[in-house]
Amino acid sequence: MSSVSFTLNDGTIVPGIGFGTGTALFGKDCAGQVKQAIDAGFVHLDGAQAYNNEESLSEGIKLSGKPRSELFIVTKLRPGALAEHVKPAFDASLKKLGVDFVDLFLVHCPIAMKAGDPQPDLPEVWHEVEAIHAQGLAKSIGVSNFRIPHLQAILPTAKVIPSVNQLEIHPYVWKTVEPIVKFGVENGNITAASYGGLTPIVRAAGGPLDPVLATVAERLTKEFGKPVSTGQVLSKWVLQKKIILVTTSSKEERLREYLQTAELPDLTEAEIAEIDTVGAKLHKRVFMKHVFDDTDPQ
Ligand SMILES: NC(=O)C1=CN([C@@H]2O[C@H](COP(=O)(O)OP(=O)(O)OC[C@H]3O[C@@H](n4cnc5c(N)ncnc54)[C@H](O)[C@@H]3O)[C@@H](O)[C@H]2O)C=CC1
Ligand SMILES: O=CCc1c[nH]c2ccccc12
Repeated sequence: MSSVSFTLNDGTIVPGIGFGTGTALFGKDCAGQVKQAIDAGFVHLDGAQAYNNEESLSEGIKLSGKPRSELFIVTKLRPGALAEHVKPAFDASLKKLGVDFVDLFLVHCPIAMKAGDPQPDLPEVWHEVEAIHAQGLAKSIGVSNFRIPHLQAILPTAKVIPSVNQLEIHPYVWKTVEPIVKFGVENGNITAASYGGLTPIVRAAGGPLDPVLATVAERLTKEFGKPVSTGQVLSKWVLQKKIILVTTSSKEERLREYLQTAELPDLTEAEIAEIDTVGAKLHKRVFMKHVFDDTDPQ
């Protein structure tokens, strides 16, 4: 089990490293991989209506034999859903997931995926999500891919402040995402969650961070007495910023490596600062470009 956890603004304790069922598992039967992740020690499972695999997420949980009470199950409202869609879509998720509540329900995306589609009214959507929370059907509620204006749209009328904002977070977007994370912390202690955290080694290898990550991994390897990978350095970078890490893998060895991150010695402040500074030399966003690219530097 991941030994790192975070306390949300509603008092809920979240296992700090989550297993995701999107990206590579999008639209696929994820039962076997969910079981493998739970067997490896994951208890935080990140799903979404858009991933079109909530039934198999449920199947994986059943196969694992892990009691519901030991799991932290997340799902997300499908992008583009309007206020009137929230409750029926949420009820469908509960049914597919085979549970009577989720631990965290996120609004996946603040705007429609395609230009020309009707735009959700964010305060109205949020009120519907709050109603689900009030009924105890989602223990915590939050958002994903919300920039500052999207948070500003819902906060004035919110009865419940979002507990989480799940965002693409790694050093190659940190310069543009840090203000959103900071705004969340300062406006209701909204905890950030990172997806795409391994981008510098998985999707942007050859970038300016490569030698920095290698040097830090080498230092940690010596201190830890066992091999520490550059992926673990990135995961540690996320967790030390008090950000939840959502990652994924089909490989059992990598799953164990992710969870082991929590036990590694800390990066020094100087190492974190160097990763921030060198990371700022390259801008590489992979996901949700339609929400973010209008403000990002090129
Ligand atoms: N809210 C949102 O809009 C989004 C949420 N997500 C969530 O986050 C989860 C994780 O997303 P990712 O971005 O895929 O996570 P990630 O950036 O941690 O990448 C995971 C991938 O990296 C590979 N990998 C790990 N170490 C490696 C190494 N040393 N060399 C080569 N490959 C390596 C893994 O096998 C896996 O395919 C998703 O499954 C989903 O649940 C993902 C994207 C958007
Ligand atoms: O959650 C992010 C990744 C993702 C994969 N497929 C879809 C479909 C719609 C929104 C997001 C995603």
